[in-house]
Amino acid sequence: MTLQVTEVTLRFGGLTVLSNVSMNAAAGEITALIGPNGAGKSSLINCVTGFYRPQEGNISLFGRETTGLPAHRVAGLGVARTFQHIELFQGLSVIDNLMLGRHRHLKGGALSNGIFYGRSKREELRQRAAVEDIVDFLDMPHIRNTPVGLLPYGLQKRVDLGRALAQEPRLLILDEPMAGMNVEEKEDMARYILELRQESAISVILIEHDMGVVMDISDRVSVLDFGRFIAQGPPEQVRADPAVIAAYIGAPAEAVTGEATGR
Ligand SMILES: Nc1ncnc2c1ncn2[C@@H]1O[C@H](COP(=O)(O)OP(=O)(O)OP(=O)(O)O)[C@@H](O)[C@H]1O
Repeated sequence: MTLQVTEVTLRFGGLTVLSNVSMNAAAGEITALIGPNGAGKSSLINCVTGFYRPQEGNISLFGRETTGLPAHRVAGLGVARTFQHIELFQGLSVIDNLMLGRHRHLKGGALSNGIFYGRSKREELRQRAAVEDIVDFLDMPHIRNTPVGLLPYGLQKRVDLGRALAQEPRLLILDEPMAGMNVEEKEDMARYILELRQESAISVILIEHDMGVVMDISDRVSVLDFGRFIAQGPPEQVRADPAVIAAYIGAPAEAVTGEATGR
């Protein structure tokens, strides 16, 4: 099992944000994490990635207990994420942003690289080749040298996916990867996520408000509401769950049935 969350409770002062939640994400699958605004999705991800420490419960990644491990140690185990708000170096090119994403894979410090110049040159070429593969995979050769800040928003989200992939994660957490995208950009993003699952052993956790996309591409869906899981299972089962439909009352009916593409 890639991720196992067991009976996690998270409080901020008197506010209980997560209440005794348990969920799994299986290796090589796309697990969607959905729920109304404020349900606790980001908080749960912050617990998994080591940004928050839950007061109760356990978290394990790749079969290893990680509860309370700091964020950089969790990342070092092979967990990468994209953020709701893009966190890229706007003045740097696409390639350079992806190269920075690979820092975990760089061997040797500045001193040893200075002494062993040939070795460090070979190492850089190896890193560049890995980044070029990602640029090709995400159909970005034409923008490889463009400063990220000059790119339209949808392409910046794609670069952000590339930055996360450059870390060669075993678990990739995507926080609203399609927010603010048009239909065509969403279709492209969905295709990349599906291809990742087909072509690599990577596990994906997808937080996304677009129910059409979620129901289309996920293997399993977990639904949070007010800090509790109200349903977990395959998309077709979750979509028909009365508790899920009730939680989404106020949203358009098709938001749960999976026919909508807008938020
Ligand atoms: N650091 C914090 N301090 C205090 N309260 C917090 C903190 N982080 C999250 N919360 C609260 O936890 C609750 C859940 O928020 P969270 O961002 O996890 O929900 P969400 O499901 O990700 O929502 P959205 O879909 O809007 O991103 C909210 O009431 C939020 O105000």
